[in-house]
Amino acid sequence: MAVTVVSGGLSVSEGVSETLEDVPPHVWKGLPDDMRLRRSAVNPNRIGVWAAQALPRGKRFGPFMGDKKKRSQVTSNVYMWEVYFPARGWMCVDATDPLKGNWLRYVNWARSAQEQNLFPLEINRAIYYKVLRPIGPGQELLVWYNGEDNPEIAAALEEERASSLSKKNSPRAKRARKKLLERERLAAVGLRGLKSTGPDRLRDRDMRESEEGVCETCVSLKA
Ligand SMILES: C[S@+](CC[C@H](N)C(=O)[O-])C[C@H]1O[C@@H](n2cnc3c(N)ncnc32)[C@H](O)[C@@H]1O
Repeated sequence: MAVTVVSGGLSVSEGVSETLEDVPPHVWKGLPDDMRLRRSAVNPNRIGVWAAQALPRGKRFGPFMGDKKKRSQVTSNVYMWEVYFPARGWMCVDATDPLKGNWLRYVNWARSAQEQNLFPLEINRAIYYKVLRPIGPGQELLVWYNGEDNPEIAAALEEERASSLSKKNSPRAKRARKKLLERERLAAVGLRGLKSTGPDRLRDRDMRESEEGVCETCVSLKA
């Protein structure tokens, strides 16, 4: 693989063959046990991700890691996802530099809806890949989006929404919400003589995180 230095990082030149030797150690380390990296069948210049075991429909992987950049800073869209942040607008998670990405960077684009077996979804402004139809051992993982007009994807997104909603209404989420509200109420009326200590603050943060995690599942990608 030929590499060009881009703002201190490595960038794969398009059209140049990537080899297994180019895969950084952290990617090998993070690769799940049931996955293999080897030459892609859909793009001979690329490495692809292959299932070593059956992967059931609905299994989710991620998040897709990369450099967070503005669109204007991205030089190639092959390894980037755009995500909308209400306060900042569209931002990109760019894994062009292999050192910045994780193993999901090596999942290639399906050439047709028929060979697509993963679809991307956005949860709390991070991109995950979810298994659209069961993947057998020895099959290459291939992602594609074609929006909610595909009935299979529409059904999978609906399932994701329903599961997020049921997590939001789970006893655990309700307890966390109740505790957080109580804490905030006490703080507001000045009944807490002491300032939050480190662990206290961490607990508050944990509650907020679990709130965000269960409350806000967004599955919108640009059509
Ligand atoms: C990371 S994905 C492709 C993955 C695969 N590794 C590949 O190289 O073929 C990049 C593609 O998704 C498109 N894309 C990025 N953000 C998107 C979004 N929010 N909605 C829909 N498509 C998006 C990009 O334009 C680009 O074509």
